[in-house]
Amino acid sequence: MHSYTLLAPAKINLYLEIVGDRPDGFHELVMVMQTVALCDRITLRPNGLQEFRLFCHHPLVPQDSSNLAHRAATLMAREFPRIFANYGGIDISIDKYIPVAAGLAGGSTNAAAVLVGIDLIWELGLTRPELETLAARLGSDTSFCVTGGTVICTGRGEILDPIAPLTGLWVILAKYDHLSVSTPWAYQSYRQKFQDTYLSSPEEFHHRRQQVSSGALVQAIAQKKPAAIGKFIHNDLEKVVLPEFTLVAELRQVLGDLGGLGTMMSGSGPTVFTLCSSQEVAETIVKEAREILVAPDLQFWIAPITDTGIQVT
Ligand SMILES: C[C@](O)(CO)[C@H](O)COP(=O)(O)OP(=O)(O)OC[C@H]1O[C@@H](n2ccc(N)nc2=O)[C@H](O)[C@@H]1O
Ligand SMILES: Nc1ncnc2c1ncn2[C@@H]1O[C@H](COP(=O)(O)OP(=O)(O)OP(=O)(O)O)[C@@H](O)[C@H]1O
Repeated sequence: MHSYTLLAPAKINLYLEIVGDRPDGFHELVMVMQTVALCDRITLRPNGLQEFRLFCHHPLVPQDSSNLAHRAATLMAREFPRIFANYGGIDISIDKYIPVAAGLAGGSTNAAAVLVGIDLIWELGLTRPELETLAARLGSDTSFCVTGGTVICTGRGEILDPIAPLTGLWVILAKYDHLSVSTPWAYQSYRQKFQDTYLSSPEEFHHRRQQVSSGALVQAIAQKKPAAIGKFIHNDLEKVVLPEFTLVAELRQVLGDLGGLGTMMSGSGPTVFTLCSSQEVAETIVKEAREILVAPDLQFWIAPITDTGIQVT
């Protein structure tokens, strides 16, 4: 049996609109998700035991069965009990490069990589849609992470409509090390504040989804117009996160004022991203931002936008 090393990339939300409440307690969303080439490295080694073991040295990442990557492995064992009994367990090692609890789907992409990797090790031959369906049982962002690229994500986030890939752009990611935002808190706060604006029927959800699919951002992506893409990015969760986390609001303002194509918070934050036309532009903006915002724990990453999802190396 082979060992595999996989690269699991982060995501940003180019568009996130909260459309309404769902019977399952989650929110109905219309999003445009985008893969970014900032990757965690996941190594999977068959261990000959009847258990999964997880190794990760990051202080904020759990090493037990609550880790999303471990949960992904357990899900596979439950789905394929006989194959698990034959092939045995796996040691999962995670080298973390994606900031944790940052709105970049770090845990979700690790889980997606484990699904893809176990499919290979156990020679299951699962299709992409089968892997996406399994992934949806682990979280709302996980199905997207299996595939990656540029995708309209609706429902809870798990219904995927890939669109023309967005390539040639770069992104700055900026995050204060000491700040993290709880995703449930962000959605609950949004519900408390904006529930009266929610659409309520599946027909209304469908109509809104169609509008976004043919709307300004998706057209700008299809026509490869970077300035328009930057203009039409949007995130409803900013309305609750930015007033509460003033450092994030300030960071967003400073980065936005320094140029780039557009600046926005990713997901439930607190990472702020700026789309840039080139690596050089991104480097200049980061240099200037560092001069304005003198904070030892403010970190920047520069990475290309990519259409490559999980990679097996
Ligand atoms: C903010 C985003 O990252 C944007 O891509 C996602 O919507 C969140 O995705 P995720 O972290 O995979 O979220 P999950 O682990 O499925 O859910 C975490 C919590 O977020 C809230 N949640 C999430 C997704 C959704 N469509 N509606 C919600 O209300 C729920 O309170 C849920 O308990
Ligand atoms: N493999 C993992 N990598 C990172 N965090 C994990 C992992 N497994 C569990 N966690 C826990 O999940 C929480 C959220 O971390 P994660 O990095 O996935 O957040 P996020 O980027 O905000 O996710 P999303 O954008 O999907 O909402 C953290 O508090 C962390 O302890």
